[in-house]
Amino acid sequence: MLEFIVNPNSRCGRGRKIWNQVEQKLKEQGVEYGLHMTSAPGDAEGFARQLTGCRGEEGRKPCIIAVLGGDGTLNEVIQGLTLKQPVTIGYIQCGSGNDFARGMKLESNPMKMLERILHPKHYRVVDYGIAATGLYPAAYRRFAVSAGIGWDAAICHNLLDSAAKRFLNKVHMGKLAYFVIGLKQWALAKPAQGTLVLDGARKIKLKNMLFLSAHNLKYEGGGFMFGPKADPEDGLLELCVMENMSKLKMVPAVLSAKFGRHGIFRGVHFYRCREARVHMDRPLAVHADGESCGHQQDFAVTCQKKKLRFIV
Ligand SMILES: Nc1ncnc2c1ncn2[C@@H]1O[C@H](COP(=O)(O)OP(=O)(O)OP(=O)(O)O)[C@@H](O)[C@H]1O
Repeated sequence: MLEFIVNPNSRCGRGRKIWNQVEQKLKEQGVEYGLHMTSAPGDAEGFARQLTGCRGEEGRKPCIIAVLGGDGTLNEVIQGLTLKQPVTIGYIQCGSGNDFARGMKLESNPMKMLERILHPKHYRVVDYGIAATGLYPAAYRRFAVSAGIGWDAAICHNLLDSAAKRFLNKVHMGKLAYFVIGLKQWALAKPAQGTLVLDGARKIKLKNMLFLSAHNLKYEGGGFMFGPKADPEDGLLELCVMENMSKLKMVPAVLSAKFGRHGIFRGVHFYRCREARVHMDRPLAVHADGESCGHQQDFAVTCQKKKLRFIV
């Protein structure tokens, strides 16, 4: 059975428009499907948990979960999967950032992507990350794209309740929201001190760190290639750290990440690892796939190898 999880409010209502077209096509083709329409944050996670639970909803075992929404909705679905049975995910992008679809090079036309979901030919089995925050007990959040601490996470927190994002999405200028809020959070950003431990073995001092992001896929922030070598099939995360540089210098460094060229700036460091632990001298914003994980002093990421099967 094909089960759809749909966020009608993605990109200020674009989700509903695309769903209407998808539904029409499904009816025309006589496809049997289930529909789970979200009405609030957290719903998509609950639906995914129900659909993949031990007994499933009334014992049903879905073959394919098709997600229609943005990166936030997809993240909720991944967070909700019990992974007790094999599950295949089809994803129709309709968010404002779309970093998952960009990183996976998915078809951007919703109707063409629907065709692929209805008649799958190619699959990719990919890794996902887990972000752990706090200490005893830690809270866990899966991520498909990236998780981070510092400036990039502060932008995500701000975007989640931003009237500017809602307005700009309505006038089809959603990308500008990332720029405007990025600039505001840049002005507010204060460097912090901390330590980073890679795979339990290599200890690195973080001096005047502005942000650290851990990537399963290359892009975040609506197309910034902060993890240019991230590969979702290698069982590793690529970490990008910006530290020990003036805030003024941070501007060209971030802008050049659009082309994955930020590595040329002194103060930009990359690491590849299975697991990383960060301890900061004060709480900083933390995100996983753009979803808020609060403000934290302790933040850890691990990579779970080849666990999610996607239709591509
Ligand atoms: N029906 C709903 N109404 C309001 N918010 C919802 C609803 N369903 C899901 N959400 C929440 O909306 C947030 C954003 O949704 P989504 O990611 O689909 O779209 P977006 O923000 O436009 O795209 P992107 O994440 O790519 O920027 C998610 O964090 C999700 O928890």
